[in-house]
Amino acid sequence: MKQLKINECFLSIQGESTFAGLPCVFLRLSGCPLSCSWCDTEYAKDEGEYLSFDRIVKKLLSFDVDRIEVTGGEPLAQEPTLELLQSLCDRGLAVLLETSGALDISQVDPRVHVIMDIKCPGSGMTGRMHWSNLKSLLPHHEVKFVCQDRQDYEFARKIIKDNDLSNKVTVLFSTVTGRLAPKDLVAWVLEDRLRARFQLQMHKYIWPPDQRGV
Ligand SMILES: C[S@@+](CC[C@H](N)C(=O)[O-])C[C@H]1O[C@@H](n2cnc3c(N)ncnc32)[C@H](O)[C@@H]1O
Ligand SMILES: Nc1nc2[nH]cc(C(=O)O)c2c(=O)[nH]1
Ligand code: SF4
Ligand SMILES: [Mg+2]
Repeated sequence: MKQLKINECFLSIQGESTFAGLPCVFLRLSGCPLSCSWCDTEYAKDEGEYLSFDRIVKKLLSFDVDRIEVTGGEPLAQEPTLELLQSLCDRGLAVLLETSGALDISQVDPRVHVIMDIKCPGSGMTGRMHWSNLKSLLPHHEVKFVCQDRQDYEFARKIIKDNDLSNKVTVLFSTVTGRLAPKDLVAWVLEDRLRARFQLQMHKYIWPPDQRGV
């Protein structure tokens, strides 16, 4: 029986990406092989329970919302995730996948809206990037740079330029909450006339930033 280790499942508004502000059901998978210095979901590393696909799908559908984000933890670290994503697409749902960039995305169903981090130096995880993912990106995918300082920003700017990312996908810039002033990152993006979308984690402004399940 196919199963996945699940940390939490809840209804909220999407706080990030081009889908920000829209109702969305979140499925947070347990476990992550990375350890970003600023990770806000460390609780998802170990905590969780194994649920069958049937129970997961039943739970997701019970919210009666046709947009689902699969996140984590690192969702692609569990092999059955690929099949779950496909079956959610087959049901006609809009499926978003939030992934670190460290695992291969080439086998993800092309209907999925992949939102892929490119880990900047401040995360400590740049060396873990699966760089050939850049070749697997589709026009409806989004890449996200989460920056904690100027060094991270300059790294992101170089990756965007060297790979012509703004012409291929939506490029998102985000601050590490509490580590970089949003106005500084916005000023840099504007100064360089980058074709990128600035975002904040909206849910951390609506609810206390450390609240789970929102
Ligand atoms: C918790 S991760 C889960 C998905 C996947 N492991 C990843 O890193 O993309 C979801 C998103 O939250 C972002 N994130 C985690 N901690 C953050 C923080 N302290 N400030 C801003 N964004 C953060 C990550 O960079 C990622 O884009
Ligand atoms: N509301 C809300 N939006 C989100 N977008 C991405 C999230 C994540 O943790 O991956 C997230 C989250 O945890 N909550
Ligand atoms: S990859 Fe995602 S879940 Fe894993 S440590 Fe980094 S931010 Fe946290
Ligand atoms: Mg989050």
